[in-house]
Amino acid sequence: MTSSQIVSAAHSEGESRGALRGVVAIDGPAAAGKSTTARGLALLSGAAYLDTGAIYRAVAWAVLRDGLSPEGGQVADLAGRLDIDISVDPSLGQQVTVDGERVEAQLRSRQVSEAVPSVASHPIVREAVHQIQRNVIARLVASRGGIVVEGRDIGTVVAPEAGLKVFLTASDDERALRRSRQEGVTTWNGIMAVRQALLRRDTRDRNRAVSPLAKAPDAVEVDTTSMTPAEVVDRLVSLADERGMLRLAAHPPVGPDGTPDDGPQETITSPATFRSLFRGHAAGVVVITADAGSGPVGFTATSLSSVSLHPPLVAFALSTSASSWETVSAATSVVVNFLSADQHEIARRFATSHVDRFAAPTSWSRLPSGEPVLDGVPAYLRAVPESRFEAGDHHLVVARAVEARIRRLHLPLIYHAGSYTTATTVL
Ligand SMILES: Nc1ncnc2c1ncn2[C@@H]1O[C@H](COP(=O)(O)OP(=O)(O)O)[C@@H](O)[C@H]1O
Ligand SMILES: Nc1ccn([C@H]2C[C@H](O)[C@@H](COP(=O)(O)OP(=O)(O)O)O2)c(=O)n1
Repeated sequence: MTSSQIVSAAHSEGESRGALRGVVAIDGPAAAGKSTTARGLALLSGAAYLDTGAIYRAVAWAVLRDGLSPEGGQVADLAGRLDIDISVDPSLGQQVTVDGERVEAQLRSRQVSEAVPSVASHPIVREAVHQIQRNVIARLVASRGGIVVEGRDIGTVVAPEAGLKVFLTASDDERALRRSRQEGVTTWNGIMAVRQALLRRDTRDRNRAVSPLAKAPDAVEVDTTSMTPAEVVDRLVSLADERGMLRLAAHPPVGPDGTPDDGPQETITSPATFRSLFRGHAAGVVVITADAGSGPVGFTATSLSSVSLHPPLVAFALSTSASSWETVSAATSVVVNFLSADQHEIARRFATSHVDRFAAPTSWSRLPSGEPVLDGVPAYLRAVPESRFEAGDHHLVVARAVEARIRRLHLPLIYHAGSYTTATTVL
């Protein structure tokens, strides 16, 4: 297993940095809310997110695939040979591959859950997985600024230098109920069986010889029994902020003239402050396409806004230096392609200069009225530009909506804190 494989899926290094600086380690027993909280915090702060339990689960899945005994010595040999890949982008949902096979849907099966504590207690397996985790953490802190890592031994063994360590707990009953709800178990006997399995796994995790589940002495314990997921994330945001780990875009530590952020209201004098302000403002992402007779053009925009309902008007802005401007300034109509959360590659492509944005893998077609439209977008709007203004270093276009098509419900692609993300029900 190599760390480069782990980070390869769905996350390219060198991507812009989020608001979190450093490592947040979240440990705790099963169903305390570690994944939910870690993912929520990472989404909110533009950080990467590593679910270390999924790596142990992936090893356990391979052990079962090969018909090995989870307790047997062959497990250590197998772990060294496995090719495991896990996504670290919180906006994408989990993607895990083992030897090229996508397995995330199988990682929470009863069999894997039963096998994983034994697999995770092999010292050689842990050593291999620890090394991978440390490499991933170092690389993501370098490229993205921050990472939220959750597991059982992150604050104690994997990242003892983490800037914030949290030990999440919840009562046994609450955890049993949460896991039951998650697994769709509704009967009393079923819930009792889930509770028993969960406590059995906790006991094994706490009592194993090598890096057992334990609270680091300097970890903050957060009992989530009566907290909503949003409250837990809020609490972690406060803890990270208290430790100076958050560069909250909307609240730069000092203004352009050195005034503290809780000082008097400031006049914006620096582009950095202006940019910083808008890094903290979440915006939906669209691709605007047009053709004025010389071929299709398109660009990614976060500036789309609905301006008027009667008549239906939208507005968007385009840089004066944009290659698409010539076409957009001459086009009699444009198409606003709304993007869903999984279409961040399209957003990136239509924001990249000097490439043929319409060449493969872009898939597109033309509306009966002739405008280019991207295939697979969940919704689009055809609009006729009515006014074009010069506005500083941008052109502002106001266009009348003439035709809309909603193909499917979707989670929107959102740009926030320099990263693509999406709306989540967690928060
Ligand atoms: N604070 C909370 N209140 C209610 N349910 C929660 C809370 N946090 C998480 N959950 C739910 O409990 C289940 C287990 O949470 P999860 O984050 O997977 O826990 P862990 O990663 O610690 O095993 C999930 O279905 C999740 O939606
Ligand atoms: N850092 C870690 C993470 C998980 N493990 C082990 C212990 C757990 O029983 C399994 C599965 O972890 P996972 O976080 O997926 O489990 P839960 O979601 O809490 O049920 O892996 C570990 O030993 N060390």
